[in-house]
Amino acid sequence: MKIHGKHYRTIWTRPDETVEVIDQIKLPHRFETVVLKSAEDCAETIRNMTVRGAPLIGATAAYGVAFAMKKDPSSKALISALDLLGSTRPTAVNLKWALKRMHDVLHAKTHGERFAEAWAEAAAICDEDVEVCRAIGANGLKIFREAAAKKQGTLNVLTHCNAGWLATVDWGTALAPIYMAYNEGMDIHVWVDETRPRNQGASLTAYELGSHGVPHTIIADNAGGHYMQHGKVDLCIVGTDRVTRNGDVANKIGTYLKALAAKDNGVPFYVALPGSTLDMSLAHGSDIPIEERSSDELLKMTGRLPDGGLATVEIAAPGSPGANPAFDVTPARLVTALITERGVCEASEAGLKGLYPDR
Ligand SMILES: CSC[C@@H](O)[C@@H](O)C(=O)COP(=O)(O)O
Repeated sequence: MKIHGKHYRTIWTRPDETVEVIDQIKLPHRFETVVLKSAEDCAETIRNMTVRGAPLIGATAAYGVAFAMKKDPSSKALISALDLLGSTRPTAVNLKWALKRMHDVLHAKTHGERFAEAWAEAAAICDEDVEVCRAIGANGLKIFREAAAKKQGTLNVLTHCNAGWLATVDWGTALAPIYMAYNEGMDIHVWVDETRPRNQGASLTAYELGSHGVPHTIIADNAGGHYMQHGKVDLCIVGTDRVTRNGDVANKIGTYLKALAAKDNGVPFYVALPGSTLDMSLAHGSDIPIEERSSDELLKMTGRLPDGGLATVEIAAPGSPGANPAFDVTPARLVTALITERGVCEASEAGLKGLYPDR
């Protein structure tokens, strides 16, 4: 997508065989990039959320494996890189998916072949992610068109967290249909949940939509139900970090509450995902490991000062402890449909098997 008129992916290679990523901790205040040169760089970048979003975490980890193979192409080094990168964030299954794919390609290769093969495979993961997200967008667009045809005026869409191009390599998952609808001239407006505690909605989704010109309004996380009750939300669409065999959906904390409010108000609730987010090995969402992050993310906030500088301030009662689960699970029964690169299906084992008989 474009920033200041220039097309960017979220991750790209440089001629000196390093990798550059957009620093998502600095957004929306500053557009800066970070150069990654090692598996350790990639692991830290994922852990501290310089890059985040399920598909982008997987893509970054793939380059981490490639860096490890450049330094030491032994099988021992391969296993230790997979362990290092695999331990960074537990919930998004795209990380495990990408690391397994790297392992499957590399384990039978000679030491001399490993770096080149790893670099090419990481690039393939990135290129495929772009096409997969484009296909998710096209499949979601059909749903948006149907919804728009049923009403007069603006189509109001609510989204939670950031499942846009910043969370993927390009396009995004939940935001891809929004971009496509906007690009074809649809009268569309997006309610952007701020997404406490890290504010991925207010910081990243709003930044993306604003850069592209898509009309949007940031709302407090607690406001979505109110707008649904007042007929101001035509559909919800979110991304996901892991979908289990029965169609349960892990996504950013607060997604579940939006799905409950949507059900109560008869608002369709869609989840957009690439096949790399599917975990058919788990029967239920309750089996998904939920990342617990530092309570500092909840008890402090970083923002822009009037002079443009950044400052972190404490916002809670001094001494009060905080708890910070980063994701929750939305049961399949609250999901209207899953939107994938292969089409749209019911959030159920039968629905998923219909689209992914190979999984
Ligand atoms: C296409 S991204 C889908 C999800 O990864 C996204 O909704 C999300 O929850 C991101 O969480 P984050 O903690 O910012 O990595």
